[in-house]
Amino acid sequence: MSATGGVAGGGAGTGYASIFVQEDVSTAEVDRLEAVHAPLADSVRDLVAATIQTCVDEDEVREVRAEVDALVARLRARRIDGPAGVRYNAEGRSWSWGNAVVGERNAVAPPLDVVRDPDDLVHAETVLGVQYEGPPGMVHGGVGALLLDHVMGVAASARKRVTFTGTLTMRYVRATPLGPVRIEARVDREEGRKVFVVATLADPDGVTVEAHGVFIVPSWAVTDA
Ligand SMILES: CCCCCCCC(=O)SCCNC(=O)CCNC(=O)[C@H](O)C(C)(C)COP(=O)(O)OP(=O)(O)OC[C@H]1O[C@@H](n2cnc3c(N)ncnc32)[C@H](O)[C@@H]1OP(=O)(O)O
Repeated sequence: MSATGGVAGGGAGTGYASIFVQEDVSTAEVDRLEAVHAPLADSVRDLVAATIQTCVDEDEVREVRAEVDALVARLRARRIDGPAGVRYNAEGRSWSWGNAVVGERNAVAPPLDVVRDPDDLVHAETVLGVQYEGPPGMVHGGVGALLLDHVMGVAASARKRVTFTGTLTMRYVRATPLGPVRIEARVDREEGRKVFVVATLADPDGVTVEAHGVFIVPSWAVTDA
């Protein structure tokens, strides 16, 4: 789902109407809040990796678990009811703090900083750690698809239009080792409401996954403008 720069609502029956929410908050305040919360997500990422890799003794594991449970209770003392959704302000700034790929507050997200070049090539780089393992020492195929889907969605969503993933096709050329990866995506062509996107996932030695996708501007998002 894409909502770059503020897209009003979803159509009746889409289930998205309550997800795209306009907030009366300045961009400076959004940036300030992100600067407070993003480091927490970073620390939780470290916690996830440490949970996988730790070799401390069993009593220590039980004690750490109790401390983590206490921290969870502190954070839940005041919280929103459901997902973070996609929010935007009058200045056109949007934020999706829970997004599985780029959510500033989401420790599950790698995270990914997605960049659009002036020529509309969209790219992102990140380092995939032990949390993203599939085959031994290799990136899980679904994780590669997750990252590709998001970056391709950004490519398809140029000029602030909404697009949703319709069909994604992956060709896993060779296994992707855990470590640094780069994703690149660009629009190949458009037919009506269908945006065809091509993309690659690469490690430092070259392309490991090739992807093709059809992203759709949903009928409810079509305007006459
Ligand atoms: C900036 C952040 C980027 C984030 C990127 C993340 C991407 C995501 O994860 S999005 C979430 C995953 N995707 C979804 O949940 C989508 C679920 N599906 C839907 O909402 C709808 O089926 C949707 C929007 C894809 C199409 O609905 P609708 O607008 O009614 O399409 P419809 O009118 O039937 O068809 C329009 C055209 O698209 C084609 N089409 C429809 N569905 C698909 C599909 N799944 N695959 C390929 N083509 C399709 C139709 O054949 C038709 O083509 P033509 O114009 O040639 O006849």
